[in-house]
Amino acid sequence: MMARPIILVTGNKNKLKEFVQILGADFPYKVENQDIDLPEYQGEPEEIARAKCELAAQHVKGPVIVEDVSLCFNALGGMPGPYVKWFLTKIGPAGLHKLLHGFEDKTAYAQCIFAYSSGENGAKVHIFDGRCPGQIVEPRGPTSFGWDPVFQPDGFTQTYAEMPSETKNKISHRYKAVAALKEFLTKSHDTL
Ligand SMILES: O=c1nc[nH]c2c1ncn2[C@H]1C[C@H](O)[C@@H](COP(=O)(O)OP(=O)(O)OP(=O)(O)O)O1
Ligand SMILES: [Mg+2]
Repeated sequence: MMARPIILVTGNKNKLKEFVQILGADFPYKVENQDIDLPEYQGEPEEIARAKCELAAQHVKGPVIVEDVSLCFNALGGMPGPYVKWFLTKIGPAGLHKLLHGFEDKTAYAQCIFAYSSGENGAKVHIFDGRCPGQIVEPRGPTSFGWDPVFQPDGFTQTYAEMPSETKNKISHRYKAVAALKEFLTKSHDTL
């Protein structure tokens, strides 16, 4: 077991809860949470996650994971994308659905990017990208987590908000990204 825990830097308790559930008990590192409010630059989702991870590593001075989530509407060339947090704050889930009022194409994808750094000087930032395709629908289900009520993943008749968390956590953008991150860190654990 690595001497230091990996610090997941996020201020979002729902993200943290899903991360812990998805990661499961068989992960070889200890993960702890720190709520540091890091600035998020504009740009492509991967670059935002990379910059956020470098800032987190400077703060923590050790191994860090950050997560950046985008909700990308195909009719809008991928917007709101990484800016969905601010759209949600201003217009809510119903407003997100209304954005597509004039468009026939309601398809979208949810994207979760994890970025990991060992925190050592000049360490490479490793990126893990998980996506889930779906549709933007009128809000249905509990409003406890972000845009969950307006996202209906392909192959399901329920929105993320309506389905049990175990179901979401088996198919979601976050599930796919955590699986890739877990595989990478579990493999590298054997060589550390
Ligand atoms: O599975 C999800 N289902 C529904 N909504 C979600 C999900 N995952 C993130 N979200 C929301 C949170 C925030 O409004 C935006 C992403 O912004 P994002 O910067 O990644 O999250 P955040 O600022 O809340 O936490 P952090 O401290 O990790 O940056 O989408
Ligand atoms: Mg954020």
